Amino acid sequence: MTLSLYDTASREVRDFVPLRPGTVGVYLCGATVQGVPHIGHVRSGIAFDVLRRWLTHRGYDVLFIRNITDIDDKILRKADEAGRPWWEWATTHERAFTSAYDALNVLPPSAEPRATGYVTQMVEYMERLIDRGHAYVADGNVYFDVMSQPDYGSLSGHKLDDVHQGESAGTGKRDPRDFTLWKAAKPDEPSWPTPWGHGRPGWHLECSAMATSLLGPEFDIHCGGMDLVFPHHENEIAQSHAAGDGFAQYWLHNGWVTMSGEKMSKSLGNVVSIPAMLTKVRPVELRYYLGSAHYRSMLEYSEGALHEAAAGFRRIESFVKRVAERVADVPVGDVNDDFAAALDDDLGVPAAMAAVHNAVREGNTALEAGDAQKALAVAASVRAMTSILGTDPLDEHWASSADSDDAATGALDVLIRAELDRRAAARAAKDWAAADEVRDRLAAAGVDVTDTPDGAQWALKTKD
Ligand SMILES: Nc1ncnc2c1ncn2[C@@H]1O[C@H](COP(=O)(O)OP(=O)(O)OP(=O)(O)O)[C@@H](O)[C@H]1O
Ligand SMILES: [Zn+2]
Repeated sequence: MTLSLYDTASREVRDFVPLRPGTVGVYLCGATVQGVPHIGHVRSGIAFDVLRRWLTHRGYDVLFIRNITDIDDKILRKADEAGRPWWEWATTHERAFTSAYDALNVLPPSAEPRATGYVTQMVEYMERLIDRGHAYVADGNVYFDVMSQPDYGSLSGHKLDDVHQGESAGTGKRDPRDFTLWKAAKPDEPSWPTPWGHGRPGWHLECSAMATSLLGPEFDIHCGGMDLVFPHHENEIAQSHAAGDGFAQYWLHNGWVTMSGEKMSKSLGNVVSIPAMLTKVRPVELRYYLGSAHYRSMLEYSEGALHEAAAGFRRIESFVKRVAERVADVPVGDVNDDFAAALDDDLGVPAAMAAVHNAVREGNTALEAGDAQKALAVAASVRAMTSILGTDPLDEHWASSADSDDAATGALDVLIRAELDRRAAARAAKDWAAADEVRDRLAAAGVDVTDTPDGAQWALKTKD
């Protein structure tokens, strides 16, 4: 079977045919490093880590680029509020993203370009756009002339009359639908020299410049969260096509992690950070949970679903470990046909996971019936399948998640739950003062309490 992928641009599932046989170039829009990562950010990383692992399994040499946006309004504002240099703010949060990806076994990209490292390429890009009549300069800003690009709107389906870029008006913009390629310098803001004066990059231009610098003017797959379809990816396409580049051949978009149906996002404030999650479950269990839905579906966060997923993972883990203890070391074997068919069908992870669980059931039956060789073969296959999903229970990556941390977290959970029970009893008795006292004391000790439909939940406060 061949791999087929849902391409947002053509709105259909298409057989995947790489531009150059045997190699695949993938570009994923990475983080704007303005704060600590939340589970939504990492879901995007995980979804396309599975794509990468599957392509590699299928024999392709995959070049996987995930960028870092290290200059942006939010980074400047937050660094300023904290009284810290913007570059320190960006670097600190870049490290937080790197450790979150590492903790969850997201493979490091082939390259991780930072926007500030590609200013020369951005200037060249703008020169090409200006020369070809698609961009103009006004007061040191450079804008893209949307009406000059006949296929504008093709990715998102936006009609030209409905285009709102969601950016400030900008001095000298000829048409409100035009978008900013480059922002003129403001006093006290970082800036870089260009032929049109000092300034700093616009977000959309960065990604076109980084993607084409590393993967060439035409490459295979461009990925990102579905929030990026418009305007970010629409504008990347406009710039790139206007510059004469073929750009991405397939556009893949992941659904969100949501809370009460809304996108988990820093600006809405409904975020769960990775360290907070790792006080509840092990990293491999969190990875299993975040990778469990189809990449295009929404994943509504709930603590109940998280624990259910963790229990699902433990069923796989306990089978593989029992075989390792009772029979022999379990090698990494090969995936079974159901699993392969599921992933070939637009990365159908839920069906692929069902194939894993069917295999586990079959393996457990074999083990109980004393058929050690069959159990061993099934366990080897389970290792192969889970390693594509990044959750092989015997992957040495997980060996480092120290047991002592688990024990400490477990002990803390018992103590905090006792406090939360006291608070629940006080609330039931309408003794609000006593209930608030518990909450305040936990807050002072660095513990956040959130009331959810599953009851009160706790997490250690994270710095932001
Ligand atoms: N809740 C979410 N669920 C799934 N993917 C997400 C979520 N939030 C962000 N992403 C994806 O993570 C990647 C990096 O996102 P980016 O740094 O631009 O964050 P963002 O969308 O501005 O969110 P926030 O405001 O919370 O930081 C993008 O591909 C984005 O689409
Ligand atoms: Zn991007």
